[in-house]
Amino acid sequence: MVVVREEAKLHILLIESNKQISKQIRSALSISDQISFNVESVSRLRDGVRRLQQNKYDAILLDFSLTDNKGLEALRRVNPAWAQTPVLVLVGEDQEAVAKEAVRYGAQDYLLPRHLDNYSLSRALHRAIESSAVDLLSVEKNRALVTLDSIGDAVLSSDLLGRVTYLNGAAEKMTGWTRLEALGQPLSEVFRILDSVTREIAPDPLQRAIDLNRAVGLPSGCVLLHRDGTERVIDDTAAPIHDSVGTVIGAVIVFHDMSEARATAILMASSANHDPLTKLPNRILLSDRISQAISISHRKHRPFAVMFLDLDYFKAVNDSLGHAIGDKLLQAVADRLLAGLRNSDTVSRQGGDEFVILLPEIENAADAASSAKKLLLSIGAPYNIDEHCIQISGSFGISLYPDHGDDAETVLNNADIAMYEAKETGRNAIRFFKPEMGLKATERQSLEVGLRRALEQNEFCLYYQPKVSLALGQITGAEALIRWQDPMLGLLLPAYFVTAAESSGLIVRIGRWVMREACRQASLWQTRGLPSIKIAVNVSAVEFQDRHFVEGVKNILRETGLEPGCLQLELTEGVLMKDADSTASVLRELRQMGVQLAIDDFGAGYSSLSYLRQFPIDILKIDQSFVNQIGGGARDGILISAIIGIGRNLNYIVVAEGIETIEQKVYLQGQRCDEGQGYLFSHPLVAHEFERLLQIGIQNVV
Ligand SMILES: Nc1nc2c(ncn2[C@@H]2O[C@H](COP(=O)(O)O[C@H]3[C@@H](O)[C@H](n4cnc5c(=O)[nH]c(N)nc54)O[C@@H]3COP(=O)(O)O)[C@@H](O)[C@H]2O)c(=O)[nH]1
Repeated sequence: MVVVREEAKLHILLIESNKQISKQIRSALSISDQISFNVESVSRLRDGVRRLQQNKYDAILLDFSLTDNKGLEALRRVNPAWAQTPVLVLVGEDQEAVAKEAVRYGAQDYLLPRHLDNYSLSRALHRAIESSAVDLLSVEKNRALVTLDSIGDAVLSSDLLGRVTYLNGAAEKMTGWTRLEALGQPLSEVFRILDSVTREIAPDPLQRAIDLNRAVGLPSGCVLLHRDGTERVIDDTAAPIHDSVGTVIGAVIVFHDMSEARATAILMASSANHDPLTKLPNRILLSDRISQAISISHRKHRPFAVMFLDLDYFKAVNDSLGHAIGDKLLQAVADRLLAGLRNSDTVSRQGGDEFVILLPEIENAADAASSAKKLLLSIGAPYNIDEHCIQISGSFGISLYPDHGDDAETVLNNADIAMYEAKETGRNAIRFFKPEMGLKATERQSLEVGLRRALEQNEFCLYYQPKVSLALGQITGAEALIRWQDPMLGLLLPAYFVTAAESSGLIVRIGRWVMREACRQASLWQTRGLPSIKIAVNVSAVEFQDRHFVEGVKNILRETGLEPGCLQLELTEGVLMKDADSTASVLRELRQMGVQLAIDDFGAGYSSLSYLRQFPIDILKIDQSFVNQIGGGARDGILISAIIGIGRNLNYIVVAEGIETIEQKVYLQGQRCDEGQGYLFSHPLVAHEFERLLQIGIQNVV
């Protein structure tokens, strides 16, 4: 209940055009009983408006003849301050109906001429001011409640006895108590907070705010217990509530749910240290763990191992089956690695298909070797990913602290170098770091730099070695063989650089160059009217597995104008065996284009003719090691004869490689081998020499 202060002087604005009435009112209000009135009067509405803009009044007495109902409403809208100042309209005795209408349009009350005595006037003004103040308070309260219910923060208040006096919608949600249930309940029941670490009840912030008579915060890491038992991390501020004379009568607490923000903060901290795909520690966290392992190793005088693992031919999986499958494979490998190690070990992903494993609790090198062997076995078992059954191996490089480095970076680097060695010596292998490997790594790096430069500076060239029909002695084709004309080292053979080109991935660009150049040259020979021959190009596994390989072949044929039937691609058995399903489909695509396909170095690898039958092969090139055996003794040609026989039965064109002697050639002719290639006929030649050979043909030896 709002009470108009008795001793107060109330400021009244009188807007009255009738001087008589104005005088009557002023004199009626000048009689001061308990309340005194200070009346300012104006006779015109616009003067009244001006006064209202300048001063604040407790009430307005308004001659209704100066306005009308709508005018009254408009006046109140023009100045919002008026909306809070009660207006009493002054009307004639016969205007009561109009006056009631004015009340509907916002006047607080109306006065008839007979009400203009001291008693009636002051009573009417008193009532109007009081009820306007009550209205105002209720509007304010309503506004506050609506606001409190629509904000995201939870608000809860209690009295001095610690009983709940209010909670808003957000507080209802966070505590699980409805307002009706909570009002009057002990605060400790409704607002239950624990220290998240000690799990002890946290001090009541409202009581503290009351005791200290100031705003207080909650200790960090507090959790609010919901009625259903769930917990929320909260952050809050409590403040005392005072009455009109400043006495503390309770406290209010404002709190909000920090769980999401906390989870985000944890996630951000974790993602800075973890690989998003496998959730394994990343290189930052690994380096931290290696540093820790170094301290422990010092204290305990014990070594530790860092093992660098690179998956073999992972790129092929990615390229042939797509990145989504590749990602799943990496996740599955990560799971197997974790399953095969102790909790104290760290498995981290460095990126791509590289993992690093830290074994901090080993006694010696043999412990690390046996862990690596176990992991190789585990990751080598088949994976069923979507509809694919995938098999993969890995190459491990191991370095030991302190033998192979005295800081985190060196130990890690040396494990990487050892891993390279494992790759070079056949993959699916384990190698411990040796100091001489460091030298090799440096050489490899400079070789890679050289290869990049060679590509840019056009230092590669092609040599051509003829393939000859053993029956007719005619040149049927040429194998394009790459050479590197290094400005410092001279002419370099592929054995010097192809492996490095493969492991660095540069072979894809180099292979593309070889194919374009070989096709361009063959097409040129054709346009010059030279005998039509097939051009054979070697394709390495890395090139073949590139997802753009077929498209690249197509483009080159289109660019150079060479008939697809004039191009032969030589692939080793190893390339074909990698992923039989996708290999077969790529080969079919090439075959449909009209390109011929040859198995190179047959016999040097898996040598499974029945397996190879699933591929659309045209040519079988027998490895030179079989040809070498011809002429040594009675049984020496048996193997090659068998291969030729089977190849012929499967309708392959059989080519023998590395023919160096007449004897070998004669033997192969006797076995009805279709074609031969070797120094006996010609060494690989540069383009213009080969062109000459094409013109004159192979002499004497055939
Ligand atoms: N991915 C690519 N690989 C290529 C490319 N060019 C070559 N190569 C690969 O390098 C291997 C070695 O090639 P190279 O040193 O050129 O040796 C070839 C011949 O010179 C050699 N040869 C030929 N006849 C004889 C012989 O009578 N005796 C003998 N000792 N060697 C001989 O054999 C090599 C050709 O063999 P093949 O390819 O199996 O037909 C080479 O094997 C390729 O794999 C390239 O552009 N890309």
